[in-house]
Amino acid sequence: MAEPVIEAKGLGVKFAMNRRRKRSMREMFIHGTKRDPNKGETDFWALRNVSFDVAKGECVGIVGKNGTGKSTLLKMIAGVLIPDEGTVTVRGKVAPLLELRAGFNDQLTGRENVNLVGSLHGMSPKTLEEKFDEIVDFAEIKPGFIDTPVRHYSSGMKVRLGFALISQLEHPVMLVDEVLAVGDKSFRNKCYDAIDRMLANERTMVLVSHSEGDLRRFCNRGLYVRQGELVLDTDIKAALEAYNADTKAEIDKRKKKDGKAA
Ligand SMILES: Nc1ncnc2c1ncn2[C@@H]1O[C@H](COP(=O)(O)OP(=O)(O)OP(=O)(O)O)[C@@H](O)[C@H]1O
Repeated sequence: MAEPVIEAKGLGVKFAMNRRRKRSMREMFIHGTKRDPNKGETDFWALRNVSFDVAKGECVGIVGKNGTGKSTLLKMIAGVLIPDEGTVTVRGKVAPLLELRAGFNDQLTGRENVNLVGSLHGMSPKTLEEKFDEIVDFAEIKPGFIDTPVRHYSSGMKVRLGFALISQLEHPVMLVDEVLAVGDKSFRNKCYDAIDRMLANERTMVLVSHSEGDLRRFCNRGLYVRQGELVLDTDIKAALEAYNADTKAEIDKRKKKDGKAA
């Protein structure tokens, strides 16, 4: 049997709730500048004990409430976040469409970003030159804007350019986080066609989305993540049904509580 393209074993990651909190001079004097006296007390596991395999050509949707660890899981697969427990093996290069903007730098122009991010993902100068007009066309960026710093772009423009660039990569694994929700309707249709083409090409995709339509359209499998735990690994229909049933139960419970309080 072929080896899985993505293999996650006992993945876990914890964060510190107060990571940004500044320490007082007194704390630094008592504990030194290196050791954080709050460490341990405020760490929480954003994800834990997550194991699954993804085979070549599968499209897996990750479903779950806000803040349950979906994006965190995608970041670990992408290799931008190192797990505190377990391992994730990805066989093949990854085209990541995470956090909406493909890692663009606001101070650089659209052209500079396309060239920089494209080359960071392994596109040669020749490929970038050949594909450049196609990328700008796909993203529907008006000619003057491509030489303007992306801080002046609308959020939709940034996402469109990011998608146009990353979708040119021929990497075997695609990670997509909520990108489809941002574009307008006509752009979304273009993205659907682009993703269909990529999936027809035996690529593997992991998609995080709150859109049931998008998940049902592309995914054959669903992982349901609840409070940092992988509670179901099944077909996408069953994963969505379980998630919807939990959501309904939660809403009913809240209504009942509100009714009692009134
Ligand atoms: N860098 C970080 N530092 C501290 N906490 C973090 C960090 N990144 C994520 N978290 C926390 O980890 C948990 C999971 O976040 P994550 O973004 O993975 O959720 P999500 O399921 O993708 O949510 P959403 O549907 O809202 O996008 C949340 O409680 C979040 O606040």
